[in-house]
Amino acid sequence: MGMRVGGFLPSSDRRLTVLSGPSGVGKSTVVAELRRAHPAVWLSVSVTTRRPRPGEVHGVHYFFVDGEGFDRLVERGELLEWAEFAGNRYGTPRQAVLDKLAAGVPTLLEIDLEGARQVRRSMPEALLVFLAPPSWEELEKRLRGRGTEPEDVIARRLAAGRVEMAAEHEFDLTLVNTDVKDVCRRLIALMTDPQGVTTSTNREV
Ligand SMILES: Nc1nc2c(ncn2[C@@H]2O[C@H](COP(=O)(O)OP(=O)(O)O)[C@@H](O)[C@H]2O)c(=O)[nH]1
Ligand SMILES: Nc1ncnc2c1ncn2[C@@H]1O[C@H](COP(=O)(O)OP(=O)(O)O)[C@@H](O)[C@H]1O
Repeated sequence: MGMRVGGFLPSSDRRLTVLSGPSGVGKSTVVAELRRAHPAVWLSVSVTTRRPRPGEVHGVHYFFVDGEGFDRLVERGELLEWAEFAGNRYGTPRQAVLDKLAAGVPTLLEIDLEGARQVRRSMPEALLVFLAPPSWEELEKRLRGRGTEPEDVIARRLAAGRVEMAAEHEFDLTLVNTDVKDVCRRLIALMTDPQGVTTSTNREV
């Protein structure tokens, strides 16, 4: 993969954007802020076998299914990509994404590293954005501070986080999540203004 410098892709091809990063970095927070402040961007709703957290709504944050339901989607080829993460499976419903892209709607997938790699292979024109924490210590603090997982699950997510952090160079660019609104502004600029990519380096602070 490696870094790609923009400027040689038609703008419509950039409308699919992938946001990945270690657990606890703030992906869900960024997505919630986009949903609130930038309704013109369509956020893909993933399917997962994970149990809902308090406040998570079926069809809004995820489609919550059991293992058999997930198997069926895989067998029917209805997922654009899917991966196992910390003991649960997650996938992107294919048709909804293709419909939005066909309609020219800027589309964002918030998915894990394995999923990002699959999208890179199947849709090489997608823009892959890595969300990084200001520091490793801050990442641990955010993950523990969220208080939604027991310590063994946190440990699994931190282990996965180390792997994700080591893959940052596979992404087209990095946004450091110091300020959520600032990250959203930059993301929107990238998704709606193709020139934004040509002027971005693969590390933005
Ligand atoms: N491959 C893939 N990963 C996903 C999908 N949806 C969510 N994820 C990722 O699964 C991981 C765990 O998500 P989640 O359980 O919601 O925890 P959180 O990201 O720590 O809040 C995160 O890295 C998500 O980006 C999907 O459709 N496909
Ligand atoms: N820029 C930020 N500064 C401080 N705390 C943040 C920031 N972004 C997110 N958080 C907090 O960090 C924790 C993890 O964020 P979350 O969005 O759940 O991460 P992810 O979806 O990447 O696992 C939450 O408690 C959230 O409120």
